[in-house]
Amino acid sequence: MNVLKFGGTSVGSVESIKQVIQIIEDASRGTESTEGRNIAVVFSAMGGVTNQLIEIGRMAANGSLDYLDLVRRIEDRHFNVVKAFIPVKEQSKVFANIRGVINELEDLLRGVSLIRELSARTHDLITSFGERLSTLVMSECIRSRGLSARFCDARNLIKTDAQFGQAEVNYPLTNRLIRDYFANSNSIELITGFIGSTEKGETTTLGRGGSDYTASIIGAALDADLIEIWTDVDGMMTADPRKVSNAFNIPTITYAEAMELSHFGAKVIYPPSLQPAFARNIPIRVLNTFNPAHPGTVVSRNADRRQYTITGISSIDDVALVNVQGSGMIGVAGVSAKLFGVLAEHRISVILISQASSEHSICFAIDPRAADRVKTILDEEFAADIASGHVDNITIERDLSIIATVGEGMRKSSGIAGKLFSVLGKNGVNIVAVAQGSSEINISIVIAKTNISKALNALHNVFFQSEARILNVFLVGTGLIGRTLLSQIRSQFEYLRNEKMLKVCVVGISNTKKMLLDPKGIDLDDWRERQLTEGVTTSLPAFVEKIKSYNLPNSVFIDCTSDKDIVQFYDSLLDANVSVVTPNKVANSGSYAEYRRLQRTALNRGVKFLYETNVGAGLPIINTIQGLMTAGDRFIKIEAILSGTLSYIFNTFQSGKKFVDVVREAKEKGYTEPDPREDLSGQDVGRKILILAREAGFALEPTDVTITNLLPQPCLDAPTIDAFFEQLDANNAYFESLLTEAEAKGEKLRYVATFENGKVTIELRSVGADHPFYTLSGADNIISFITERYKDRPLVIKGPGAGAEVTASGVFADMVSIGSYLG
Ligand SMILES: NC(=O)C1=CN([C@@H]2O[C@H](COP(=O)(O)OP(=O)(O)OC[C@H]3O[C@@H](n4cnc5c(N)ncnc54)[C@H](OP(=O)(O)O)[C@@H]3O)[C@@H](O)[C@H]2O)C=CC1
Ligand SMILES: N[C@@H](CC=O)C(=O)O
Ligand code: NA
Repeated sequence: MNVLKFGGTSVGSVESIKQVIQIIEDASRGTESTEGRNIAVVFSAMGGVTNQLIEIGRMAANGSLDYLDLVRRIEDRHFNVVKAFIPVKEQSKVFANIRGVINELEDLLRGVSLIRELSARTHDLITSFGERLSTLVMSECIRSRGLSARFCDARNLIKTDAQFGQAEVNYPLTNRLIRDYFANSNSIELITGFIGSTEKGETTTLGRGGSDYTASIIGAALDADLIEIWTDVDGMMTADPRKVSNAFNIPTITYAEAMELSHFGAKVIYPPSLQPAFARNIPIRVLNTFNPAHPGTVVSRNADRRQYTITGISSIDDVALVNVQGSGMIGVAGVSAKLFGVLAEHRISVILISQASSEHSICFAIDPRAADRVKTILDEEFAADIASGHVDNITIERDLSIIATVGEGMRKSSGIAGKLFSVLGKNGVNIVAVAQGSSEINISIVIAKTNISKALNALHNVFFQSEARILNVFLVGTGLIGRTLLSQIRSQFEYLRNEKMLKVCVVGISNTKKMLLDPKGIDLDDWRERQLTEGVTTSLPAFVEKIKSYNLPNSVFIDCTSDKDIVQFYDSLLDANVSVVTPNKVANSGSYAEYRRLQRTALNRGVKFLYETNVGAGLPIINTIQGLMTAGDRFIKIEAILSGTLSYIFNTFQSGKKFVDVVREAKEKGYTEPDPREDLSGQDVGRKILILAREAGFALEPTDVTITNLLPQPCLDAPTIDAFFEQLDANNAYFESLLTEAEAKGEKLRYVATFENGKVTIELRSVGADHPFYTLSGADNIISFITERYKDRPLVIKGPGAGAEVTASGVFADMVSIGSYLG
């Protein structure tokens, strides 16, 4: 015997009822793969009808006749189902049956409106009409399909006490009645959910999850093989799919897990009402009426072996936390008895409790709607303790949420709490309270409500690791480096997702003109068109505000500009747990205090501030210094060629070539700064060597850097970049003289930065063939470190130090390393 139960949405419309009838037919006749079997089917009221009946009762009790209209609407809905499924010539008989039930309801309501009183007993009787009508209509529809089916009013089977609204079942009597009724059943049994009756015959209802409860009571009494709960989702999910788009179906789950998950918000089934079935070890399958081929979720005593340590994550969006604390509570027995005793007396349900072992405070979560009442109750109960100073004032914190990670796999398995706290910490989610039952299958945390979506997504991402970790990227600057980075992300997307389990989701893109933001992610095939058509006028403060208000997990801000103003946002972004990656040197080459501040904020927040491409583009220079420093090495001297542009110029500039043309080539090849004067004036190199010295542990200020400028004054003074190029042309003789002088000595021009004895110098030198810097080619950089450990022979890094591809790939590597760190 199988018991099937269909919820309100399943019997809510003509379309859905078509599905339900098909499912019932298949179940009773058997499909190709299964044999037909006896079935009992329990129905809820048509979706929305129970609420309408409650409203109708209230209206009648208030003396308003508006209820008549609502009654008509309920009647019409049931009539419409009849019209859709039952042949015309049979309809009038069924209409009459429905009318009969509706008449009974109307008589009852007339009585209520006369006496203007709605008792709990009458309320139950009124709401019982929902299931009685839906089941009546469903029976007629099923019979008209030629199936043998019997309507059963559950009030004849389920016997309860007289606690109206939430009646207690008299199991011995109920079980006997059910078994007797089914003993001579030879057709499909169609049963009203939710309702029962007292021994005196008064109608009662079974409370929350009522129709599930009916199915469970019947299944347990008959020792059913399976109970199928047909609803409108594909079984239970690892998280609420409205909040976590990557949530997926849980194929099997234990009763205990289902209980914990549903307590914390997963509303698919209400396990307490399935207790009778659990007790008899009857499996329950949760299925989707609208997608019947999906296997759904089986709830049973033992779940299948799992790939993941946790089974699901659920949440309660809105809770209030009550805190009772005081020195007088330490070591005093009975405080909690008094506290929870008085709460129980007032029927206040406590969702979560946490008490530190110091016994100095107890906090517990409740429904925020009860918060004011709880405060009054406790102030009164503890008045004497508060007056004597044993208990401090009782405080209530609002706007909080609870997240619960649930799973049998968590039991006796270490590292789960560590992972949970670590991922929330890195994402800046503050944990207000924690509770873990000793069953170890649920860790619950209380957090600010504003962080609920971020926390759920971050946790889901880290605990269900077969899916790629998501990195949410916000990019400013779509010039040479920015757009090259986007195309690298696009071409590496699949590789990162499949091989590195990292899903890079570009959420924001901005240049000086337009900014485009889409929390669902921007497709990198047509980002440029979308930016133009859908983007809005750029405002950096607004862009940064969006990043913060989206509050997405694993957020990274990438600055691919050379803008000076943008860096003012870094600190507040890091402080909001957004990592920052940048090739822009401005932030790290300003005041030393600012440089340190960014480092500290990142460290305090557990996020990353990465800028490998500040020096030598993609060459591993900053990482190398940081590695040496971490390992305790000490820097003595740094000597380097740090400008790809100048390197290229001096490697390419020869007699017969004009200097201005070589500079133009460098710009076209993507080596120069947006304004090439930054390179030729030595400013760019100045910034780089300053950053290297700082990384090497020296607290240098920009004023400690002495730069020998290469450019004649008119070049520097030129009002535009074009005018600057004209001036370069006009000063060709000066540059040729530099070249001729070096060539005459058989030497090459090199722009060398040196850091030694706390001082930085940058100058144009001509070096001979014996010098290690002589043999550079292209836009190569070379950096030579002399340290305590690399004293006799320096550590040298050499290679292309400018260009779009190498720079963007350095930014890319920083970005990916954040993905690995956050995961
Ligand atoms: N080229 C190289 O080899 C290397 C470059 N770098 C650094 O990379 C950075 C980018 O260089 P590159 O791509 O060549 O520069 P580009 O001039 O090509 O691009 C700069 C981009 O930044 C945008 N931008 C500038 N200011 C703002 C602002 N306030 N708000 C929004 N967007 C802004 C520009 O917008 P718009 O398009 O509207 O003008 C443009 O898209 C620089 O800091 C440079 O020092 C570092 C290492 C090597
Ligand atoms: N303009 C720079 C690019 C890298 O920072 C250079 O030429 O080195
Ligand atoms: Na680098």
